[in-house]
Amino acid sequence: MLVTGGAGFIGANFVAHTLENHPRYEVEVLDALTYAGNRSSLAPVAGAVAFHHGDICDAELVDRLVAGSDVIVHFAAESHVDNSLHDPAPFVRSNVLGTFTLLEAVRRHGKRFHHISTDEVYGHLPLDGGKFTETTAYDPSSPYSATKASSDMLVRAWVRSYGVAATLSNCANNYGPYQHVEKFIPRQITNILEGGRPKLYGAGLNVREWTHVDDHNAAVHLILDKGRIGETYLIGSGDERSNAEVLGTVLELLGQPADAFDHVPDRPGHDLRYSNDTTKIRTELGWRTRYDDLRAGLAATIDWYRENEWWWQPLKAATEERYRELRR
Ligand SMILES: NC(=O)c1ccc[n+]([C@@H]2O[C@H](COP(=O)([O-])OP(=O)(O)OC[C@H]3O[C@@H](n4cnc5c(N)ncnc54)[C@H](O)[C@@H]3O)[C@@H](O)[C@H]2O)c1
Repeated sequence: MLVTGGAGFIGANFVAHTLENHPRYEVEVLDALTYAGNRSSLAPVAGAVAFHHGDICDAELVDRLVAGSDVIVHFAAESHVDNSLHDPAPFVRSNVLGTFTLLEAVRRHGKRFHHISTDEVYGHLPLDGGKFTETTAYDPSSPYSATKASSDMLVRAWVRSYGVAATLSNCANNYGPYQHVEKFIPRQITNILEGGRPKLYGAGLNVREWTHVDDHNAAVHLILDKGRIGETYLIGSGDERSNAEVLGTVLELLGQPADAFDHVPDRPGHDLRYSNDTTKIRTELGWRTRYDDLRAGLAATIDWYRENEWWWQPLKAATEERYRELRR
C-alpha cells in the first residue's frame, strides 16, 4: 500500500492504524515534508514503513512507486484553509496537479486508488438545518476547498473515462493525535498548556461535525475492503458543535475559567456549518463510530498533547518563525 501524505496528521494516524489492524499490508509512504508534514509523526512505526521523501507532482517518482504498489491511498494535499487564503498557488499545484499525476500513474498501471477529500467541497449550510449528501452540488468557498473539489472531479472523470478503480470519501473535520498546532483544537490546547490565552474567530458560532481521526481511518479501510468502485462516501460523527462550545470544553478540561480566551476578527469566507448525512457508509458498509463522546475524545487528545511535548513544541516554534517570516 502506498500512502501519500503519510507524514501529515491523518496520514500518519492512518499508517499506524493500518499496521495495527490490517497487517496484510506492507506500507510505503510518499511525502514532500512541507511545513505540515512531520517525519516524527511516523516515529512510532518508523521500522515498519518505507519512507520516500518526494513530491506527488514528480511524475517519474510517482510512476515508479505506483507501479510497485497494489493500493494507493491519497492523503497528500495542502490542507490548511487559512494558508490557502494567503497563498493559493501551492494548493492548486499539489491538490490538482498532484492528484492528476497520481491518477495518470494509476491508470497506466491499473491499480486500486482511494481519494481522501473533505465535506468543504459542498460549501456550507445554514446554522439551523440541512445536511450534505453524496449528491449535493459542489459549491466550495475557499481556495483550499476549490482545489479539493477539482481533485474530486478529476478522480470521478478518470473512473468514467478510463475505468480507473477508484473510490472517494469526503470527511468532516478531524481531531486527534499529531494534528498540526495551527489547527483549531491543537492550537487551543497547546496555547493553554504553554500558559497563553486561546483565540476564537468572531463569536465562535461556526459549527463543525468533529470526527475522531481513528473513526475516519476505519471508514477508509471499510471503503477499501467493501466500497463500490466509482462511489463517493460521506464520513462524519454526527456530533455537531460550535467552535465556542469546543473551546469551552477544552478550557474546562484544562481547569481554566470559561472566559479565559480572546476574540479575533473572523476570516473571510468562513463557512458557517458543515453536516454530513452518513446513511450510505453506515448502511452499505456498516461503519460505526467508536468515539461517540466528543468530551471524552477531547480529554484523550489533551492527554496526548500533554504527554507528547517533544512532538509539538518544536513545531510550535517553527510555526511562530513561519508567521514572523510572513509578516516581514
Ligand atoms: N484535517 C481534516 O480535518 C480533514 C478533513 C477531511 C479531509 N481531509 C483531507 O485529508 C487529507 C489529509 O489531511 P491532513 O489534515 O492530514 O493534512 P496535513 O496537512 O496534516 O498533511 C498533508 C501531508 O501531505 C504532504 N504533502 C503536501 N503536499 C505534498 C506534495 N506535493 N507531495 C507530497 N506530499 C505532500 C504534507 O507534507 C503533509 O505531510 C487531505 O487531503 C485533506 O484534504 C482533512
